[in-house]
Amino acid sequence: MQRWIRTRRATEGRDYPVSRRDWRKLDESDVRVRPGKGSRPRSKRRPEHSDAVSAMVTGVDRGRWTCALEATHGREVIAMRARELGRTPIVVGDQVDLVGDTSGRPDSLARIVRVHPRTSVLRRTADDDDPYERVVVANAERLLIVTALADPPPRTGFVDRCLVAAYAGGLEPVLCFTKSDLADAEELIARYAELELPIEITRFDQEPASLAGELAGRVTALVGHSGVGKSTLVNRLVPDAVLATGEVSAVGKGRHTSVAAVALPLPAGGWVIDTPGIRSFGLAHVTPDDIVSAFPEFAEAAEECPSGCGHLGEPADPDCALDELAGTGGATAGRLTSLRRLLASRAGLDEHADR
Ligand SMILES: Nc1nc2c(ncn2[C@@H]2O[C@H](COP(=O)(O)OP(=O)(O)OP(=O)(O)O)[C@@H](O)[C@H]2O)c(=O)[nH]1
Ligand SMILES: [Zn+2]
Repeated sequence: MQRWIRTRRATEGRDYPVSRRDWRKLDESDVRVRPGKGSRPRSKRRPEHSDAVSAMVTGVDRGRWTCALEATHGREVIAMRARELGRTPIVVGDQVDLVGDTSGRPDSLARIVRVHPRTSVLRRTADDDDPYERVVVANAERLLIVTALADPPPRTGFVDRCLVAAYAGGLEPVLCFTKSDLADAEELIARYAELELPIEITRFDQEPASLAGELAGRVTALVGHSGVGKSTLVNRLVPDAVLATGEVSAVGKGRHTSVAAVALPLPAGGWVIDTPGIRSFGLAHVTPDDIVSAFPEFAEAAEECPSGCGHLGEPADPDCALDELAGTGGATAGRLTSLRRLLASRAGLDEHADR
């Protein structure tokens, strides 16, 4: 497919990750179909589909993809995967091109004929020993990591693993501490201060206005352990969530909920992508350098490290170059401590590797 279709973004040769909003500005005229050259015979098996329309995948269920048409934010169309795509994985958040019956009428079925290159990927391995990784959500700009301040107590091990998955996949992490009516947030805020990321505090008896502002106009994936109040939050942010998702998501119905992610449109624009099935994050696919590259001040220094350095410092990596950089103390030293906590979390070395 890549040989035939070039998007404007691809031809600009921009660096990963690309802002999702740039992507949303594209319309059909941006998808250029390269004219066939005499030397390259056109294949009947690769139709160009110049009449295709753009959509975002909002749900997946047994070989059928629910897609929201770009042109009419909201109109949902059920689609199958065109034969020519073979077994190309298509997940929630993927930008796709559709042909066929895109009316969205009951019993209509469109065909997904193209999947655009992804700007971010939320990946997980079922377990740290499991070599098989899967993309759970594509193209989310942000990962909202939801954890309760009490009942259940914060699981910092889980939060750290989510942070690793975000940094490794090109998503900007945002922390959301719920149930602030039950406990103080100061200690937890302090633990993550050096990471310099947005932190939202919520409680169910107050409007999550600040959080809603943070999410508006963006595509945000949500992860959180059972009981942290994620469903409560989603229902607040997307008042008609149940209506919009029907039986596919059944937000927060516990263990039997489908593991698939589902994208819900926010009233102020943008999407939240709930991931009801994710209760853990295997990180077998993440390398130490994936994590370090999310910390610009350390990424360059890490190139001086011995090959295979895990950047953990003494005793595992005594020759790690990052120690020298942070040796002067101050903010850099604090950031290195945070970075190393994440590296340890990936390596399964943290005390509470609480998944
Ligand atoms: N005190 C307090 N309780 C809350 C708050 N938010 C949610 N809860 C309660 O916490 C429990 C779990 O909330 P849910 O929204 O179902 O949590 P969840 O994370 O979706 O959990 P699952 O449904 O298991 O996925 C419910 O009894 C809620 O009423 C809050 O801000 N404060
Ligand atoms: Zn190192």
